[in-house]
Amino acid sequence: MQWTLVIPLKPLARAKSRLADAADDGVRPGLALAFAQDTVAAALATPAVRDVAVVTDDALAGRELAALGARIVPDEPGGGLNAALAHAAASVRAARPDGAVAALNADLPALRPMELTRVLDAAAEFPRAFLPDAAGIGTTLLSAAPGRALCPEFGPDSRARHRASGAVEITVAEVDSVRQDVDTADDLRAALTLGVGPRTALATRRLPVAGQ
Ligand SMILES: Nc1nc2c(ncn2[C@@H]2O[C@H](COP(=O)(O)OP(=O)(O)OP(=O)(O)O)[C@@H](O)[C@H]2O)c(=O)[nH]1
Ligand SMILES: C=C(OP(=O)(O)O)C(=O)O
Repeated sequence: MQWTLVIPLKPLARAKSRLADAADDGVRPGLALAFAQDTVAAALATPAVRDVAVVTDDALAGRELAALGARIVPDEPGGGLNAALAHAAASVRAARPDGAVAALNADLPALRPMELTRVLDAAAEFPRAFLPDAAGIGTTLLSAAPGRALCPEFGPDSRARHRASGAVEITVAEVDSVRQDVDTADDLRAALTLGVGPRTALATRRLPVAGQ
């Protein structure tokens, strides 16, 4: 099965507020962009991924991610994360009604194509499926098979909410890089231990959290 991934990204100036103790206001927008660039690059390098649509209103991020090969969908609803994802999924389905779609977080800087392949192969078995984040509370990927609506319920306790919505939890092993989203300094340390992509490595090299 070939997938279209939908990746949401809020304006960089407001992104990653929970990283404030690891990176100051002047640094966080660049970090959020680097995470998104490494996420999009790894997604586009995954054979099961046909294309990537990033839903964002950030002009700089839009230019940089389009340069990597992503399609940019304006965040027209302006109604928060789930509205943005539903809008982008509808735009994808308008172009390809029979396509498989998955929402993927933009903050997976350690993402590895082989591991994303394993998750998408597992997701392909179900009408809707999701992968819990490394903390076990949230979600990093939510999939919808052809003909199924995405019905995203990201946000606080999204693992429980996606399960309650009828999506099947993906339990495949050795997919840490797909689960390791970066919200806090501890998350960033964990991602650096897994091994991050080149833009995040560069953007974090002078941060105390990187141990330098
Ligand atoms: N397009 C779009 N993306 C969003 C919106 N809200 C959040 N996102 C993205 O959804 C993912 C999870 O968002 P959050 O956890 O709310 O925000 P964050 O920037 O990752 O972190 P915090 O500021 O610490 O909450 C990130 O990739 C965000 O950039 C929105 O309103 N529109
Ligand atoms: C929005 C979510 O991600 P984050 O952990 O980045 O808040 C989520 O897990 O549903």
